[in-house]
Amino acid sequence: MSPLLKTLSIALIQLHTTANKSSNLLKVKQYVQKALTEKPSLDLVMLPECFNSPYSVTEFRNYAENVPNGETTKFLSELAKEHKVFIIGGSIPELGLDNKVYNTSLSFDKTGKLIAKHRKVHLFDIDIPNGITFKESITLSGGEKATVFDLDGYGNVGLGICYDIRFPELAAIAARKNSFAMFYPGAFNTTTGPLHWHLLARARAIDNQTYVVLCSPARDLSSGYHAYGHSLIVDPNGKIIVEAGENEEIVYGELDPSYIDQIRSGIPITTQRRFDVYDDVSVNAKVSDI
Ligand SMILES: O=C(O)CCC(=O)C(=O)O
Repeated sequence: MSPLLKTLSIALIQLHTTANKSSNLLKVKQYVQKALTEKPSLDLVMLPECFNSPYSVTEFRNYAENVPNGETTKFLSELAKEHKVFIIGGSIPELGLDNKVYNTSLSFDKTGKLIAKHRKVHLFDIDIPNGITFKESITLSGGEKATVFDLDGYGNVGLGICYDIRFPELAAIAARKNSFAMFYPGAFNTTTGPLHWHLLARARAIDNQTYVVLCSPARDLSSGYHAYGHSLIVDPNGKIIVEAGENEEIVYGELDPSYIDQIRSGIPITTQRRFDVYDDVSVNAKVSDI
């Protein structure tokens, strides 16, 4: 039986972020209202990576907040409660009790309860000649756990942030723990986006025969970091079912349980795994309990 218990209607909110946190939060509120006006039956909205701050190693600490007592946690919780909708809250810079800064994603149920907290595990440290150099580890610390959680009434989902998608283990752990989808808030760029964004999303979907959902900021060529855009949903057969362009946009999609069953019965890799030959990565995984 499909790990997704009933159809989940979702919206991905691809928006510009600015240096002004209050106006970023106001924009999120307006877009969530717009999504629910356009589609009142919506179950879940998803936001992009770093939706309340610039995506910049020199700025993360300046914008970092405590979780769960910071402004943005409270804001998202109230928004979820007001609209009775799940929120996969992109990511924000979090100031930990250890005084380290993390790139952290918070998810809320329809009552506004915080149901998951994922700290980006794999930091985005790359150096492509004539392409892009970025080193999150200058100011960020990496999380220590995979994240799998229950969307009450629908089943389990997994979550990673952006560069985490390059490491198939997190999605495999989530799938072994009976998840029907993997959510990745992500801000790829104009160098690696065209090369790998779609391929990675489709690969993780095919590996696990689950839905894969990516939500990016809109592209802003006047900012210091040029996000790729192209928020998308991939189905369990690896097909992109909906995709945004580069500008501000909401895209909608339905995650259908019967389609997971259909794909898994046609190509039954989900039951053909040979854990007698290789280990099940989920067995000893450290999984977040918030
Ligand atoms: O993996 C990539 O190419 C981009 C990753 C990224 O932008 C991020 O982790 O924020």
